[in-house]
Formats: sequence, C-alpha cells, structure tokens
Amino acid sequence: MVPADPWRCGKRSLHCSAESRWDRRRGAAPLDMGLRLPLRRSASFTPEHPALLEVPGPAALKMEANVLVMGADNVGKSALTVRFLTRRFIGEYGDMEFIYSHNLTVDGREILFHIWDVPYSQDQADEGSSEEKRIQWADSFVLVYSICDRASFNILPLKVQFIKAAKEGLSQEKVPIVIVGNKRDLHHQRVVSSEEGRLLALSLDCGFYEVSAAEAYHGALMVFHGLAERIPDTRLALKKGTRIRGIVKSMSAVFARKRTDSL
Ligand SMILES: Nc1nc2c(ncn2[C@@H]2O[C@H](COP(=O)(O)OP(=O)(O)OP(=O)(O)O)[C@@H](O)[C@H]2O)c(=O)[nH]1
Repeated sequence: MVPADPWRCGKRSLHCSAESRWDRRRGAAPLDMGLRLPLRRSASFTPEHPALLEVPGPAALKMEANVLVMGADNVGKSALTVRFLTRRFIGEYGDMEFIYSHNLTVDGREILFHIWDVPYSQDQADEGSSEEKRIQWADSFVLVYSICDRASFNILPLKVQFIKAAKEGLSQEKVPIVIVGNKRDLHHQRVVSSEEGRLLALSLDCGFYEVSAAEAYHGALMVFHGLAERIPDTRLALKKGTRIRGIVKSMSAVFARKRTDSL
C-alpha cells in the first residue's frame, strides 16, 4: 500500500517519480512510477503503472546509463540521490538498496538514468565479488564523501583505482566518475577543504562537486548533469526494448546469493 506521501516514510517505502517525455509530448500528465526494488534474488517488481513497462515507440529509443552511487556510511548517498530524483530532502533514510530511474536532458541528449544507491552496510556485508558485479553493471559512478569526515575522503583513491581496474581494462574509454563532497552546509565541522577535494578529483581524472544535499536541489542536479557530460555517446547505448522489467531481471541475475532482508 503506497502511503499518501511516500517521501515521508524513508527509504524502506520510497517511491520515485519519473517523467516520460513521450507522455508529455502526447499531452498526458507525467507518470508516477513506483520503483521499489529491494535487490533480492526473488524480488518481484509490481509497477503501479504497468503501462510504463510496455511503452513502445520513441520512449524505447531513449539513451540509458547505469549509475552506481558509492561511498562510506552516512555521507549522504541516499540524500543526494533522493534530492536529484525528487528535489526534496527528507532527513532520514533507511538501509535498503534501490535502483531508481530518472530522465535528464543534457545537451539535447535525453538520458534515462538507472541509479543504484547501495547503503554502506550492504556494501560491507557483500563479498567483494558482489561489488565487482555492481561495478560491471554500472556505466558511470558517483563517489560521495562528507566534508566533515576525513576517513570517507581517504578511501576514495582506492575506490577509483578499483573501478578503473575493473572497467578500463575492458575498454579504451575513460570511465565516467564524479567525486562529490557532501554536507557543505556544515562549515564549522569541515575537515576536508574544497581545494583538497578538487585536487584529488583532478589527480584521478574525475569530475568534482561540493554540494549540500540538505540545502539545495541545484547541487544534486549539477552532479548528475556533470556525470552525463562525461559519458560519451558510445557508452550511452540505445538500449532498444530494454524496459524496466529487463533491468530488474538482469539485477536478479547479478545476485546469485539470496538475501534475507525482508520488506
Ligand atoms: N547537514 C547535512 N546532513 C546531511 C546531508 N546529506 C545527508 N545528511 C544527513 O546525513 C545522514 C546520512 O544520510 P544518508 O543519505 O542516509 O547517507 P548514506 O551515505 O546513504 O548512508 P548509508 O545508508 O549508511 O550508506 C542523514 O541523517 C542525513 O539527513 C547534507 O548535505 N547536510
């Protein structure tokens, strides 16, 4: 049962809204798409708008990009993701992992992002091979740290190396990564300077943004906009006919290990 205002209920019952340009062109109201994807092997996906799964024509030709949001615990990965999706900041988020879908038009390219927000606890609980599979699934990466948490910043070089080793071995193209320093509003608790963040990103050939997911939508938008700009057309496959159902299936296939978490 969907609560009247699902955003008040935390990640566990989170629903995200996606707009279909195809529908807008046809004069229909934007669709609210319930994307509630506990990543369990046996997870079943029950769309509230089944029609969205069957959209033929132009919507099926959208470019798509799989984005993995990574980082230490409590840095604001979910806050940033939810800000981008909904323009809202809801304060507390549960510990479920989700894949959200959201459209963004950048430089005339309409991109359907599939954004996988992995809670740190889950990231740690998984064997390394699960992380590797998540990395293989993704076309691009958002690495978040908190400007108030030095340790969350210090782990980034290793994460970037790990991603590059996994992805760039397979392709000549650079892997699109943006590094995000979050919680910019907490000036008095800052322990990582903007300069350090920028230099690290430069040295690792990544994009860089400092934002406050708590304070503004704009920063979150800039992050995903910047990421999209780093994704070459060749990576943005026209995944014809790959509908949400296909994505869910492929995610189930990724996870061979059965999860015990319940909804
Ligand atoms: N002040 C401030 N607090 C923030 C900001 N972003 C997130 N928070 C808070 O930081 C805490 C952690 O946010 P989450 O989005 O759950 O962080 P996460 O990285 O997804 O955490 P894990 O699920 O542990 O991996 C929550 O209490 C948020 O309200 C921000 O920009 N500013």
